Formats: sequence, structure tokens, C-alpha cells
Amino acid sequence: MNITMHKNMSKLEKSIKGKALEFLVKLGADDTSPGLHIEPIHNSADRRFRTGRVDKFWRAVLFKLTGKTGTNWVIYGVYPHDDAIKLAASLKLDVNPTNGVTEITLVDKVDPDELEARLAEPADGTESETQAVAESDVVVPDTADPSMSRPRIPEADGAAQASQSGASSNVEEPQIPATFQRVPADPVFADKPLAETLGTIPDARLISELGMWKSVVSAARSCQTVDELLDRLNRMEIPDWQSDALLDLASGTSYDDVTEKLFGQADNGTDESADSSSTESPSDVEGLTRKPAGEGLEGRNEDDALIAGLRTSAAQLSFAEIEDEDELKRVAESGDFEAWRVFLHPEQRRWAQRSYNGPFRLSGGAGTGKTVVLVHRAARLAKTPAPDDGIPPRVVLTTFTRNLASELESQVSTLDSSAPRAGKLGNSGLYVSGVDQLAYEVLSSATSEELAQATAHLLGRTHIAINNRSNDSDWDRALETASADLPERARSRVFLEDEYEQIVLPNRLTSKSDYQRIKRPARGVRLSRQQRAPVWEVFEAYRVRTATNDSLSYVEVNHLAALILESRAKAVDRPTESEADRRAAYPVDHLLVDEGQDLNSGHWMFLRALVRPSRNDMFIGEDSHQRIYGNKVVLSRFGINIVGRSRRLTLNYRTTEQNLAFGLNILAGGSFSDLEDAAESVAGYRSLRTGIAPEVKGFDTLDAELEYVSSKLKDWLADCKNNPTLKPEQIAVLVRSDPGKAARRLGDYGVSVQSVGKGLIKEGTPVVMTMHRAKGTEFRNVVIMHAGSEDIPSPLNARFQPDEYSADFNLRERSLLYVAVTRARDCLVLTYPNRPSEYLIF
Ligand SMILES: Nc1ncnc2c1ncn2[C@@H]1O[C@H](COP(=O)(O)OP(=O)(O)OP(=O)(O)O)[C@@H](O)[C@H]1O
Repeated sequence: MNITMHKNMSKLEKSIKGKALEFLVKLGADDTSPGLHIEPIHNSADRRFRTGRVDKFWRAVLFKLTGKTGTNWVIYGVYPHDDAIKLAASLKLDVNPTNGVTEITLVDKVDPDELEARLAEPADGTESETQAVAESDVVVPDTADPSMSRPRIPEADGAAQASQSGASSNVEEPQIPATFQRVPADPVFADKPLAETLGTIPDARLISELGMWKSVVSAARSCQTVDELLDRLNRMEIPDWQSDALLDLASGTSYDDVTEKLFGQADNGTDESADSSSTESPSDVEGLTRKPAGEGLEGRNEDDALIAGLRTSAAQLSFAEIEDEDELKRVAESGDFEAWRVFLHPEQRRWAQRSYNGPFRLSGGAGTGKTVVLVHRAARLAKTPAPDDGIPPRVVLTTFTRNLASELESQVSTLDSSAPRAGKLGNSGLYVSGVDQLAYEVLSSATSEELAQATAHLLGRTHIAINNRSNDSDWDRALETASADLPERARSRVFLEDEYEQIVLPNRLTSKSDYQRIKRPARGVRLSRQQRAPVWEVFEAYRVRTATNDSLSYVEVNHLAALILESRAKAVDRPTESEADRRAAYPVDHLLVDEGQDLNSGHWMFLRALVRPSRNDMFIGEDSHQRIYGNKVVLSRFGINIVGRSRRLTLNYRTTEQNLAFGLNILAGGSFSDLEDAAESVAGYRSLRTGIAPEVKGFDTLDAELEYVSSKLKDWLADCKNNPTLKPEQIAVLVRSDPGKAARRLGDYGVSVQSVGKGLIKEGTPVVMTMHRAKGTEFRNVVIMHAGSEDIPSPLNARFQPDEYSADFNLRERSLLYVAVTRARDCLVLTYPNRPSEYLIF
């Protein structure tokens, strides 16, 4: 027996979640149990329709499919008793005749205009009515009750169209509406005529080839703006794949790419050829070659076709099969149905499951679910069976900071508490840790001899102490020793530190003559042989100083760890050794990296050395638009060759369309490149959520700004009081610097907030943190305070930037503001005293 859940289940009211889960667990254990009260409803639109008793007032709405391989229960949702019964009259499970995708449709028993009008009404609470319903009553309606306003259900004529969609001869020619616009205009949709995107694709193709409902296509054609389209799609509650396809097309993604994303090679979780992905191209560019699920499988009944249709990648946007009893228990134990855990986009599923012949890079805008993919993939890899040597896989999930690693850790636990865990680096199971902590772990495990060798190789001296870290002042002191010959362009800590990280350490240079000979590709500042001599003297002064202090920089720690790992592997990873020994020469089989854009040369050399070059060795999540630390690196320089194994996620799950558009406008002023040194783009970035426009407000004085922000926070806190599902810690104030001061000032205006630095967020009060600290987090409502020209870009930091670095510095500051605005799920407010940041002038 199988259980498949519809996405509705992730939106259950909190009060009923626990009981709904209990119901599911019981159903999974024995679907004949009388306690479930699973009953057909007389005259239901679909003979498979059933209700089950969750408690006195609530009923589960299910479909019972009886396929050749057994029963498959599709659980659609949990509703008050009366509503569940009413749904019987209209709800159907259908196979889309064009593409074989199983969809929820609504039988056209209700007048479509009336239904549309009702769908437009806000969902109201009907509990009081339903509370009067006696639990034993099972009402069998003769006809649909037109007063039904809850739950929200698919548009009626959509259902009719689903079954008509094969009839292409009646399809009208496209009527090209004006343009899609967003306010403020943004680089993805702005002023893009539909004639260039959606409009160029004839309705006939969308309907009879893609399988879109006619009602959906005509609704889209009548919309002028993307907000209008979103609003309409939301009210129609059409299958997710159709909304997704429309938005994708409207944002400029080609028809072929859309079909590939939704209907491309399905993943069954088995080891697919990596190169099927690296050479991925739309398999059916001439139109869809996929077959309706029922076609060509003689002897299969209708239920079999529905079951097959549920497993199509497009259907999996709305339906998720619970794989086994363990999975059901996991869902039950975790106590909720968070969508990200179960309903992956077909693309996310693909990247989480596929096998690759080498490093893979997954890029995508803020909130597109890169972390979600990494977490799913990591848990999955940790559960793969042990190879012939009997040692289960060693999987490491890492990221830039400790805080981000803690966040990953808690997501893994939420997703799958049964994934085997490793207590330390090198053990079987999944190990989650910040990258610097991993490098330190390697150094801690090294013998004195290993350390001595590595430090001699990297630094030209033996160095055994590993606990002290150097800092910026070491560079300042070293610079003070510089001779008068030091070229003006090299007279800055920013340049010297960068040259040391990008050239000296990766090339393991320990002598002036080597530095004078080395090639310095892609360095902004040109240096002749002669000019390099005084530069090297500063490096030497730095090394003498840190040797005296017994300190190492974080980058040096990573490079040393890389050297130690490389020499351990070199001793064993030879063709003459057994496969098991060669594998054991490395501490990691599968490495997954989040926030890759922020890692430096030392990190990448260390990570490359950590994992044996092999199948599924590295999987890197990154967004170059969010690079806020350090300077740009190109992976191929560190032996990490992506060569075609890279893909981009574009559907934003976090923010509203309005907040996303705002963020994209901030990016529009910069030009970014990715970890493969190719231009980074925002093409296709879109959100399916719509909300209110961000508010940007300037003030004459700082006090006026603080007064406004505190009153905003008070309003939001009042909302939390009225609605317990809204949590104060889901409100954040983000600042460029000094969150402690901002928190104190807000306190002076009567709002109690917590200033969060390295520690974790506590429940109960709004959060104040820096924009840097906010990386990787998300909040319901966000105020970006002091977003004025005096703070962003940071004038203090700007002062230290040599000319050659100022363009990159500005990009990072721009990215910082983009990171900050994309933390907001719902409400976004930006305030500033005097003049706004230059990045806010669109
Ligand atoms: N398939 C999904 N269904 C529902 N929610 C999802 C899905 N994928 C991701 N999300 C949600 O979207 C939000 C952003 O996801 P995630 O943090 O993985 O994105 P990201 O690309 O790593 O973002 P960032 O780069 O900004 O850190 C999270 O709240 C996550 O739970």
C-alpha cells in the first residue's frame, strides 16, 4: 500500500496537524482499520473519493486508487466535516490527457462565474458552523452546495478544460495583450511584451502540446501585469505545474526549457549517468514526446494511469509519495508538513537525486531552495548502501560560518532524523560543520611531523602551534616595515592580503625568487620582477611577525590542512593499492558545500583535498549575487572542474514577487560573474507569492527614523499578539553595522529587541542583526534600518580600498543590500536618514 500526499497537507491549521498525522500513521499501518471510518460518499464526482475520520469535526479527504500493484491512497487534505462532504460533489482526480500528469480537477457542477466570485472572497472561518455537526452524520448531497466557500478549490471550467485539452482544433489564436510590468520595474519582467515571451507561443501549443488548461491560458492572456497574473493564478488554484510553467514563460524562459524543467528525464533515485546531466539538453525540443501515462501500457486500468501520473515530475510539484512506513513515521514525529521537506520542485528533486561524474555547481537566486537541495541530497547520500569494502559513505555538508552550519544541522534533523550521522570528520555518516572548523579538525588530528612538513612547505618554517589566529593589524605592522621601493599600488593592506591569499599561498611560495617568477593571471595590479622584491619583503615581515606570535591566519589553516591531506592521500592513492585503501586515503566520499560564493582560495584547496576525485565527489551551492566576503575566485584554478555540470534554480520560494523585484533592481546596477568566471544572470527569477510593495522611507533626522521603525515594530508585535502563529522572532531589523547600538536606540523608543551576533536567535523578541549575519536566514517581516548613503556602501571600508579594488568592493556592498532585502518573506521596509543609499536609486 502506498500513501501520496497533496500539497494542501502542508498548509494544515496547526490545531489539526497532530491529529492528521496520527490518522496518516494509522492509515499506513492498516487501511482497513474501522477506527479510520473510511467511507465513500454517495454521488461523489469521483468514485475513488473517500472521507476518513480525523476527529469529531475534521475529516480527511482521500482518493482510493486500486492499481495492479495494490492500493494507493491519495490524501488531498483535512477539512471540517461539512466541507469535506461538499467536496465529494466536485473534486476529481484526473490524468491530463496531453501529458499524463495526474491533477486535481473540479467537476463542472457549479456555475463557473459564481464559483469565481466565491473564490475571490477571503476564506472565512466556518468552524462555528461545523462545530454543530454530529460526528456520526455523513451527509450525502444530491447536488453540490453552491454556498461552499471553504476550502478553496480548483476553478471549475479548468476541470472541464483538462478533459477538453486534446481538442486543439477549437483553440483560438493568441491575443497578444500589452506588457507585463512590475512596480518597480525589474530586469526580469519589466516592459517585456508578452509577444516576446508567452505571446509568441500559440495557445494551441500551450493547450494541446503542453497540456495547460484552456481556462488557464485565457486567464493569463487577459492579464496586463505579473501581479495580476499571480493573483489570478492563486485564486484559480490550478495544478502547481501550470502556474510554474506560465510564470516561467512570462519571465522569458524558453518553451523548450520549461518543458525540460517540468517533464525532463524523471528521476527514480537510482544512479543515473552523470553525463546525462552534463550534456543535458531538452530531450523533446520538437514538442513533447512524453506520453500520457496510460498510453502504450495495455491492460493498465484507469487507476494505474493515475498512479503513474502521480509519479510524473510535474505532478510531484503537488503530490508527494510517502516512500515507506519509516518516512511516514518521520513525518509524524517531526509534527508538521513543511512543504520544503516533501514537495520538491522537479528540478530540485533532480539535483538532489542525480549522480554526477565530478563536481556539480548549483546556482540560483536568494530563496530558490539551494540549501533545501543540499540538505535533501546530503541526507540521501548518507543513507546509500556501503560499497564492497563494507564502510558506509562518509558525507560532509559544510558552509562558510558556524552559524550557517548550525542552521544546516537543524534542517537535516528536521528533514530526516534517521539519516546516519558521523561524530567526527572521517567517520561514516553525515557530518555537518563550518569549513574553518573542518580544517582545524584536520590540523588537530595531524602529527607534529605532518604539521612540521606542511608548515615548512607552505610558510618556509616549521610551525606547530595551531590555536592562535593572526589579524589585520599584523598586516598593518608588516606594511610599516616596507621599503621606499614598494610600489604605490601595493601600499595597502587590502592589496597585500589579497595577493598573499590569491598568489602566495595557493602557489605555496616560500622565496622571493619564486614569487618573482610566478605567473599572476587575472590580477588587477601589474607588478614587474623588480617591483615584486619589496612586496615579498612585506610578506616576509608578516611571516616573521606571525611566527613570533605563534599565530596562523584562517586561510593559512585551510592551506595547511590541504597539504596534510594531500600528503596522506599521495602515500596511498596509487593504482597498485586496493580500491578500499585508496578510498580510505581520504576522509570524505561526498562533500556538499553551501554559500560557495564566499569561500576563499584556502577553503577551496582544502575542500578539494578532503574528498577523493570520484563520482559525486562535490556538490556546490552558490549565488554569486550574494558574495559579501572576500574576493572572487574561479574554481578551475583549484582543481575543481565543473565543465558543464552546473545548473541554476530560478523559482523563489521565500519572498513575494514584490520583494524579489525590489532585490533584482538593486542587482541591476552591478555586473557579476560566477565561480566559473561566466556572467551571472537573473533571467527567469520569479516568485509564485504575491504581497505588498516594499516601503522605502527617508527621514530628516535619525530620531525621526528610529521613531518610525519602533512604531512599525510595535504594530507588527501587536499583530503577533492577535495571531499566535506570528512570532516576534520572525521580525528583524537589519543594519550595516553595530546592531547593539541599534538595539539600544530602539529600546529607548520602547521596543525590546535582541541583538544577535555569533549566537543563535532566541524566541519571543524581534531580532536586530547585521546584514552580514543575516546571510542564510529568513524572517517574515524585515526593516532595513539606516539604509542611507552614510552607511551603504560603508564609507569607512571604502576608504581602505585601492582603486583597483573599489569596483569589487562596490559589488559586495550591493550584494549585501540584496542579501538583506531577500531575507523578507512578507513585509519589507527600508528606512534612511537624509539621503538613500545609491543602490536604492533605481
Ligand atoms: N520545494 C519547496 N517547497 C516549499 N518551500 C521551499 C521549497 N524549496 C525551498 N523552500 C523554502 O524556500 C525558502 C528558501 O529556501 P533555501 O534557504 O533553501 O534557499 P536558498 O536558495 O538557499 O536561499 P539563500 O541563497 O537566500 O540562502 C525556505 O523557507 C525553504 O524552506
